[in-house]
Parts: sequence; structure tokens; C-alpha cells
Amino acid sequence: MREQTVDVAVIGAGTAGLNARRAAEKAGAHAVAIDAGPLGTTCARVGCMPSKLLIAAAEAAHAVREARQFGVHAGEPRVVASEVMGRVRRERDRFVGFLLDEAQGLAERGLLIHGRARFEGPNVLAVGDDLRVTARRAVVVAVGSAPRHPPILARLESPRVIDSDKVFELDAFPERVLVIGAGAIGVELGQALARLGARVTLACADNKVAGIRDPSVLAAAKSALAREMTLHTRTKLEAAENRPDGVWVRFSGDDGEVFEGTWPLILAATGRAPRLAALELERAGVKLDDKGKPRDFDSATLQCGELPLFIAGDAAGHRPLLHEAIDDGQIAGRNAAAAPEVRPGERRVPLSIVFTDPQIAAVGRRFDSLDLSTCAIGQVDFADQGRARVMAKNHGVLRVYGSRATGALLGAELAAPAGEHLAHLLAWAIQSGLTVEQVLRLPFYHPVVEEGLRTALLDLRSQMSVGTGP
Ligand SMILES: Cc1cc2nc3c(=O)[nH]c(=O)nc-3n(C[C@H](O)[C@H](O)[C@H](O)COP(=O)(O)OP(=O)(O)OC[C@H]3O[C@@H](n4cnc5c(N)ncnc54)[C@H](O)[C@@H]3O)c2cc1C
Ligand SMILES: NC(=O)c1ccc[n+]([C@@H]2O[C@H](COP(=O)([O-])OP(=O)(O)OC[C@H]3O[C@@H](n4cnc5c(N)ncnc54)[C@H](O)[C@@H]3O)[C@@H](O)[C@H]2O)c1
Repeated sequence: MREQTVDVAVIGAGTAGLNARRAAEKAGAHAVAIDAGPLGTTCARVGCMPSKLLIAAAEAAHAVREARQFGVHAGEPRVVASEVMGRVRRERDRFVGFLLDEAQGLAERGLLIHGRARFEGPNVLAVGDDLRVTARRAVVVAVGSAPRHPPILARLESPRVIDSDKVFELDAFPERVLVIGAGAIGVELGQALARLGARVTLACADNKVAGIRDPSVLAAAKSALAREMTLHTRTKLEAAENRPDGVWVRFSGDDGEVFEGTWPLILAATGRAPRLAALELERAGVKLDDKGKPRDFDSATLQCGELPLFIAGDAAGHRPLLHEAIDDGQIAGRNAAAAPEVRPGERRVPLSIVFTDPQIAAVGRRFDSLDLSTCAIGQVDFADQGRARVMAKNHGVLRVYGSRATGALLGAELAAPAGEHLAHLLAWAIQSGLTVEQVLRLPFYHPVVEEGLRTALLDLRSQMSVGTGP
């Protein structure tokens, strides 16, 4: 067994791991990342980037179809799946290439070890069969997450059941596809496949779409998505089996409704789980709950109890988004280098954006955390919003939340045209501590989608007991 001693060992060279290693090094530690591969990060290989590339192709097809309402007749677009997927993979590979170059540079400097790591003790790792790495200061666990399939599908082992790890390898789009799950992955990929010509049925166990909790925004999101796919919510997968013509599945709803059918392709978008199981965290002294999650994890410092062990990115399971993986990595890396002197990391206002049309987003405080006796809600419906109508993108609702007493802007949920931009404006205003009144004093051009945001803010201000400006 070869032995290596470092200050900080980071398990995983994804986004969180690379950032953790860099932050630990910046804090003066000899920090090494260990990765079993494939390298290139989930975001670039099978996550954010290929999904947005597929959505971009889908938007192009949709724009051609929609052109007729402007009097521009292009006919039904001819979608050539091999060309669509060729561009998705070419561009994806370009993004991945930059990360592989970074990994190669680290490996050449002895700062990236190839191999699968597991714990032998709180700061001792076995890497593969022939290397033991001891971390003098701490270990950062940044192993990411993996798709989680319901047991009924997991047992089936059919090539006709795929998940987001496989979808970008398709070379043909099936005529019909069943998407199970209406989280970010299900709705983004479901709508994209529908726009690229598949007849999509989307089914999910709960009543949420893209994680939206505000009932008005949820209703708007559902009705916008239902224009392009058949949507079944509150319906649970009960049975599945392989048949000659595809995979047969049966769902049963909370209301007793049963639907079943056979699909040539099923996309399982049923959530992702942290890849912690194979790490043998118990050997590091980590106490796990019945779901295999560390009991004493501190989401502010990212430390597990008093152990010299930090968890960052999707592996921590609390904010499974790219910008949060970057922040987590920096917090965990810095704390690992300074352990046992740890401090809470600075966090940004929560922001999530789902790239459907309309885009679905949540910023700051969520609807279900509001005390409606002290908070007010302002709303705009984009059906009649000027710029949205001009572009024929007039679908969706935006709701902003504020404190009646202080006039502070607290949060928002939205399904809206240009939602990615509106969500950023709101996040920046909230993080800057602006009141509704102060935001309304900022410029709003005409005619822009942001005027819809102003309508919602005016509605919010009218219900507040402070700040009645111009
Ligand atoms: C389809 C899809 C679309 C997405 N779209 C978006 C989006 O638009 N915006 C957004 O913000 N987020 C998006 N996300 C989420 C985002 O991709 C993740 O939050 C982020 O990539 C997580 O980074 P990470 O560093 O935690 O994990 P990863 O990048 O997965 O890194 C984990 C690394 O650990 C390694 N590893 C695992 N186990 C071991 C072990 N035992 N030993 C050694 N190495 C190991 C792996 O090889 C991997 O390299 C999307 C995700 C998916 C799946
Ligand atoms: N734009 C983005 O930021 C973006 C895009 C894609 C993915 N992501 C990240 O990836 C993570 C995982 O996404 P996801 O959509 O897979 O997970 P999710 O947990 O958000 O959604 C899972 C869905 O699967 C359904 N489901 C689970 N088990 C089921 C069953 N047995 N029968 C029927 N339905 C079932 C749930 O009802 C839910 O709709 C997200 O939390 C997000 O952080 C982000």
C-alpha cells in the first residue's frame, strides 16, 4: 500500500471539489483532489450545459412553429435528431474540454489523484486498492449526486428507461415519451422533447411543478406546460414491465384515477441522491440517519459535527445547484484548511431558475414560509402585459412577497417570460436590502417585460403600511 500525506484531501473533482481544492490551497494548505471519473463535472457533462443546449434547439423549433401567428409561414420544422444531438454533444464536449484541461494541469502537478476514495478513519482515505491518503487537517466530501430511480423502475433494467445521464446520448427522438417526475429535470427535458417532436406525457407523484410552492404561480406553470404535454400530477408509479413494443406502466392517482400505457421510451426524472453510500462515512465517525444522511451536518460551516470532515455541493443535498456548489466548495475548502478554526460561510439570496417557457423561478423567501398576517403579496399576470403580448409570450404569473411593516422585499415565485432576468433583478434587490419603494424608484424602460415586475411591485406596495412614494 502506497502512503501519501496532504493537508486537505478533497473527494471529487466536480464543481464543488475543484473550488474546495482551490480555496484550501489559497488558504495555504497542500490540497489534493481525488476523483474516480469521469472527469469534466456533472454540470458540463450531463447537467446544466447539455440540457440548455437541447432546450436551445427546442426553442428554435418552437419559434419556427409559432412564427405563423406573426404572419410568417415557415411550415412545420423538420427536426433532424442526429443533427440536433450532434450540436448538443459538440458544444457539450467543448465545455467539458476546458474542465478536462484544468484536471490534466492538476494531475501533472500531483494535485489530482485518479481513483475511488472511501474512509478508513476520520482523516484517512483508501483510494482504490493500493493507496492510502492521510489528511493532516481535514477531508472535503464533494462527490456529487446521482439519479435516483423508484424501485419499480430500478428493478426493470430496461434500455428503454433512461435518465438525464443517458438522454444526451440519444440519436433519435421517439414519437412518444413518458417523463416521470416534474422537478427541474422533468419539465425542462419534457418540454424540450415535446418541442423537438415527441408526444410527451409527464407524470409526477406530488402536486409540484419545478418545485413551485405558490399556488397561483403553480397553476400558471402547469397550464403553460400543459399546452405542450399531457400532465398528470399526484400520481404514483405502481407497476412497470417490459413488453415487446415498449415499457408498460401503471400509475394511480390520489383521487383514485388510474392511467396506464406502453411507451417506447421512459425518461426517469425522479430526483437525485447524494453519492454518500459507498464512502463508508461511518468509519470516519459520522453518524447517519435512517436515510443515510449525516446527522450532525452544519449547513453554515459545512462541517460534520466536530469531525475534520466537510461536505460540499450536491453531496450535501441541501442546495443542489451549480452556483451553490461553487460557494459550498469555497466555504468547505477554506474551513478545511483552517480546521478546527471554522466559520460560517457567507451565503447569497436563494435563487433557482428552471429553463422552461415560461421560465419558472424562485427567489428569496418561499411562499410557504410567509406569515400572511405580516406579509403581503403583489401579483402580475403576463396574459395582458405589453411586451409579453408583443412577443406572443404572454403566459405566466409573477408574485412578489414583502413585509407590510418594513416595506422590505422578501422573495418571489414566478412563471414568466424572461423569468431568468426578472429573477436576477429580484435576487439582487433583495440581497442589497432594497425596500419595495426603493426598487420602484429605479428606472423601468418602456416597453419591457420588467414593467410587469413593476406592476407586481405597485400591487405589493398598495398593501403595505409604509412607503407610499410616487
Ligand atoms: C440534467 C441536469 C441539469 C441541471 N441544470 C442545472 C442548471 O441549469 N443550473 C444549475 O444551477 N444547476 C443545474 N444542475 C445541477 C448542477 O449540475 C449540480 O448542482 C452541480 O453540477 C453539482 O456539482 P458537484 O460538484 O456537487 O458534483 P459533481 O460535478 O457531480 O462532482 C462530483 C465528482 O465526484 C466524483 N466522485 C464521486 N464519488 C467518488 C468517490 N468515491 N471517489 C472519488 N471521486 C468520486 C465524481 O466522479 C465527480 O467528478 C443540473 C443537474 C442536472 C442533472
Ligand atoms: N435549471 C436548474 O437549475 C436545474 C435543472 C435540472 C436539474 N437541476 C437540479 O437537479 C436536481 C434533481 O432534479 P429532479 O427534477 O430529478 O428532482 P426533483 O426532486 O426536483 O423532482 C423529482 C420529481 O420526481 C417525482 N417522483 C419521484 N418519485 C416518483 C414516483 N415513484 N412516481 C412518480 N413521480 C415520482 C416527484 O414527484 C418530483 O416531481 C434538482 O433538485 C435541481 O437542483 C436544476
